[in-house]
Amino acid sequence: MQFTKMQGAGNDYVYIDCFAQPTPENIADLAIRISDRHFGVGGDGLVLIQPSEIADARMRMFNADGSESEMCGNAIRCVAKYLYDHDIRRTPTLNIETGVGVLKLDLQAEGDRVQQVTVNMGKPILEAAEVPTTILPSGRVVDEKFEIDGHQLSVTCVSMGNPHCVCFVESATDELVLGLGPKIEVDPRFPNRTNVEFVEVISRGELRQRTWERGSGETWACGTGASAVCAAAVLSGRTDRDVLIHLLGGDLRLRWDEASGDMFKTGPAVEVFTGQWEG
Ligand SMILES: N[C@@H](CCC[C@H](N)C(=O)O)C(=O)O
Repeated sequence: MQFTKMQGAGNDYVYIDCFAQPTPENIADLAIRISDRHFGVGGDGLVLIQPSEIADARMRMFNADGSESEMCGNAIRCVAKYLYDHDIRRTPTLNIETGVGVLKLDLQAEGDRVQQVTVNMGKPILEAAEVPTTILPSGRVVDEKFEIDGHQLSVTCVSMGNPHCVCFVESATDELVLGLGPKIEVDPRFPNRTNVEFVEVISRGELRQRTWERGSGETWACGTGASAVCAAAVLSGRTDRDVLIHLLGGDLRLRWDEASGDMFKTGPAVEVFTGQWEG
């Protein structure tokens, strides 16, 4: 099976082109084996690029533990680049089907290769009834007190189709990200588990984010996470609607449009190498 390794702001996945070959079987097991950084290709998970009946292509995304997520904000930019660069769909605007519906992407190419992609990530979901958390039975979970392991956090819960728990902190230390992140991920107050963002505010237009991802551990960037962070920062009055977010693997630009309520995310997409999986 042919694969392509791609990364967006350092969030790296193994991509399988299912236009050119059949969709693999036992995908959860394949995701675990192929993502292994010692015995596999290595990556934060596995992404399938499939034909779609309602869009230019369909994306399915599996975490490194084999669980499937509804959406991946960094992977979808890479899928768009793959479709364009590999001549599957060579148009500057693409529609891609995901677990949260069809999303629209604008591609910025230099020469014949896409460098940056803007994604309309849709509307952040904020009402507790629709966000998978039991912290509040109704209303919005914005800066709610959250006690865990002797730490007092204040958390904002946002769904971008997948769940995020955003914690604004003085300093996003290893103790918080690697120590508390995995505990918050599986805390019973998040019935579907959760992705966890630790965020430092630099100014009203600039943030620094580290993410503990559901099913993959700490990653170098999370695009749905950055979208949730922008929504949480605006809702809690910490920033304006247009922010630059610094992540471990690069920067993402987020804009939460006031008129439409849609979240727009711009960032890089890079092809790293291709290979043949024998496993
Ligand atoms: N890195 C991703 C999110 C991947 C899925 C996530 N771990 C989940 O289980 O929801 C992104 O860029 O959005």
